[in-house]
Amino acid sequence: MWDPHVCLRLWQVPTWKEDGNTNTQLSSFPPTNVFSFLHYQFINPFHPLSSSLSFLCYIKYKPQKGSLIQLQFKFPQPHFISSTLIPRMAKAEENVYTLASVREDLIRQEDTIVYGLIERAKFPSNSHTYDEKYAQIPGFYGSLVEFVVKNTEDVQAKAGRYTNPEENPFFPENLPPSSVPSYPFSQFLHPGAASININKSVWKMYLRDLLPLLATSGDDGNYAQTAAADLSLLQAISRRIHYGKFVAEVKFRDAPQDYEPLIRAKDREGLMKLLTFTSVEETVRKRVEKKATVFGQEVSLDSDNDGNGKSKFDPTVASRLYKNWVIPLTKEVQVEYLLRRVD
Ligand SMILES: C=C(O[C@@H]1C=C(C(=O)O)C=C[C@H]1O)C(=O)O
Repeated sequence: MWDPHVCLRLWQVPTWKEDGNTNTQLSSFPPTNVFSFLHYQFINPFHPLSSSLSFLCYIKYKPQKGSLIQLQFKFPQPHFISSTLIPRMAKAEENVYTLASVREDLIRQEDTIVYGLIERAKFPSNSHTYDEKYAQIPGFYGSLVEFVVKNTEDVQAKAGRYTNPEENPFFPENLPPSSVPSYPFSQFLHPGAASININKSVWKMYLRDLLPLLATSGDDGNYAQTAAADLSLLQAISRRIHYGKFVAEVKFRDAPQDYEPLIRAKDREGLMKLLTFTSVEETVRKRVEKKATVFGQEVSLDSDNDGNGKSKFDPTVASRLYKNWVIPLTKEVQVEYLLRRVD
């Protein structure tokens, strides 16, 4: 059933609020023998992009790419919305995601995280960055890092960042919708994926556990630059952890017969066991530490002095970050995703 030929995405469908519910009224689809409406689906009403609701409409037959379809709404006044059909990614394209390819992507993401660690380690702890009482920004209650992250996410949401299913905001509440033309990102994930966002745990872990390991104590006054480094690193870690959705989908497709009974039984422990590959985790930790050692070393043109024993940060912080938090949280995302997979 979940394999329509095309989908029609409408962002900002007109809605109204009643009794705390968001409503919309679709009065008709154009009577045509080409388009046959299968069902529509709210995509994550809590999603930051939905200042109003969004729809995915599935069309049964294969209309021409780019055909125009009109939907009629009764609210706020009778009117039509037109949209061109966006073809779903072709099957061949969807299969770009394999266990090997998602693992390759995770390996590339390690580079971004290690560079992020190096950039943040450039600054001392700069505790004022995290102090709600310090910032005192008119019209904003919160720390400087919150201010930078919230406002950057606001701008990036308008620029379309969160229309990519690989991206998850830290402050999804009240984010504006994208203002740019939409891109037909692959519909590889099950729609339940959109409701998974564990950035609250990522944020807590970052401030409470990672920063004390990474930053030397001290204050150099570069609070805005520190917050900017935090933002890049937080986004890289979040992206990596939420990539677990893609890993889980690939694993499910490779062995639905193994996953389905556990999902139906809501057996978290069983799922965790099934999706875990301890030898892969071991390799990941070792490789990350090696990358941290190599990327963090001083480089000089005099090859005798290369490395010089000096490092921009302690490389074991990178492997500890992965062992204690990144890998466990990625697996948590996988379990959460799988539990929604057969809804
Ligand atoms: C991501 C995967 O799932 C699990 C999590 C891993 C990780 O976060 O690096 C590694 C192996 C698995 O235990 C995977 O199988 O590649």
